[in-house]
Amino acid sequence: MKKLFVATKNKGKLKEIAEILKPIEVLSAFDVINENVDVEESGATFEENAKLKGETLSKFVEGYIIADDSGLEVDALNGAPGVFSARFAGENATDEENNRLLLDKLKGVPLEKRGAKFVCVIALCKDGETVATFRGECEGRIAFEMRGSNGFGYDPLFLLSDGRTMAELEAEEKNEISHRRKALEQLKFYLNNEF
Ligand SMILES: O=c1[nH]c(=O)c2ncn([C@@H]3O[C@H](COP(=O)(O)OP(=O)(O)OP(=O)(O)O)[C@@H](O)[C@H]3O)c2[nH]1
Ligand SMILES: [Mg+2]
Repeated sequence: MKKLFVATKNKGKLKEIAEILKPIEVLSAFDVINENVDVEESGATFEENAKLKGETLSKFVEGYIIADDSGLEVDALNGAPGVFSARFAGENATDEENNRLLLDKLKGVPLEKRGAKFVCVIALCKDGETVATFRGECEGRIAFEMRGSNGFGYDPLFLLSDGRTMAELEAEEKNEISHRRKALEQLKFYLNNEF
C-alpha cells in the first residue's frame, strides 16, 4: 500500500487526514524521526507556513510528505485569527482558551455579522522542495456559545447552515464537507497521476 508522511503534531488533524486519504497509509513524520525538530511558523499566509513545515520535515524522511496549515478567518475581525489560529490566546493556548477569546472579541456582534471560514492549505513536498499546494475552504458563522464535543480547535463555535456546530457532526460528516476534505480531494486527484 502507498505511504504518505504528514508533518503535523496535531492529533486531530492527523486523524482526519488519515480517514480522508484512505486507502493511502498515513504516518506522522514526527513518529519516525529521532531529532526534535521544531518549525517556526513565521509565514504570513497558510501557503507559506504549509511549505515551511513540509519542506523542513521532508529532509528527514524518504519520499513524499504533506503539511497542513489551517485556521479560522472571521469577517468581523478582518480575517483574524488566520495563521495565528493555534496561538490566538497565546503561544501555548488551549482550544478552550482560544474559543473563549473569540467569543469575547465578538461580544455584541449580531449573527448576520458573524460570518467566518475555515481554510486548509496542504503542501506536498519532497527532498526539501514543495511540489504543489492545495487550498480548501468551508463557510459558516461563529456561534454565541460552544456546542458539541467532536472535532477539535474552533469546531464547537463554527456554525453551519443547518444550525449545528462543526463539533456536533460525526467525524464522517465533518470529513464530507470540511476545508481539509476539499484540499485533500485535490491532492488525491494530483497523486493519482503522480504517485
Ligand atoms: O475547529 C477547527 N477545526 C478544524 O478543522 C481546524 N483546522 C485548523 N483549525 C485551527 O487552526 C489551527 C491550525 O494551526 P496550525 O495549522 O499551525 O496547526 P497546529 O499548530 O495545530 O499543528 P501543526 O500541523 O502545525 O503541527 C488549529 O490549532 C485550530 O485552532 C481548526 N479548528
Ligand atoms: Mg502549527
